[in-house]
Amino acid sequence: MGPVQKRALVRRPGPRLDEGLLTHLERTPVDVQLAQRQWLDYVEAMQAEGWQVFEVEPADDCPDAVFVEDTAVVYGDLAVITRPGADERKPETPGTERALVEAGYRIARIEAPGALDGGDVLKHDGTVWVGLGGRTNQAGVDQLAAHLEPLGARVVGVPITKVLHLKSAVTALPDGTVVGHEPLVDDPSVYPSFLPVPEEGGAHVVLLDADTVLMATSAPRTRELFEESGLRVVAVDISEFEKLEGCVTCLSVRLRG
Ligand SMILES: NC(=O)NCCC[C@H](N)C(=O)O
Repeated sequence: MGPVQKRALVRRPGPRLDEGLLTHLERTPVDVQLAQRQWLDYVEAMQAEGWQVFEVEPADDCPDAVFVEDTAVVYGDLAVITRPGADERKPETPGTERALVEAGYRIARIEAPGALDGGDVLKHDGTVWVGLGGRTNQAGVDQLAAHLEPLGARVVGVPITKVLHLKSAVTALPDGTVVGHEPLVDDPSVYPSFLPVPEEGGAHVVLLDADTVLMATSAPRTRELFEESGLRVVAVDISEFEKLEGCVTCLSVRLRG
């Protein structure tokens, strides 16, 4: 077997980024130029770790388009194009679909009345947890299950009330340990193995390889905790995206295979 291919989709932030949707945070001014630099640093950090990064065509009329993860869920050779829960974000999906066709994926789609955001979907080792109650509804979960179960996945709906997306509350380390900042996690007992982390931003990791995670510089204490446990950490400053309820996970769609 050759090396695992590491490819990722990203989407450049547009000029209207500062108009992005807010649900749980108060609006504070976003420095769009700084955001553009932070986005380039994020892309460079992935490239430096051996990822090939592809750009989805810009969607400059959509302020939240940079959060490209919300527009698709990939599993095996299938890409499920989402139907974002916020109407403002629905026009973001056709560009992502074109990029995933180009990347060689089979395409399925979440259809009305289903709604689902990729940020609600946490995958690990055949289990797919889906946050329910924010941007994603039960019909969205059922449709995702119908698409992924034939591929061997087990899809589990997880009610969320405290955060925008499931992955705003929890993500998984390479060994499957689910990490979350407890005040924002509705029910840690859902996960077979749960590790509380001391900072909100510490709950968000992107797996770069079997022992490396990408995370935000906003969670230095969690970074130490991870490093003490033997993980390698790559940290990037994404302050301008955090002001819009974004995190490291939502800035890319990772394609492995
Ligand atoms: N997956 C994610 O965490 N996406 C962040 C989306 C933030 C954006 N302002 C939104 O409300 O849709």
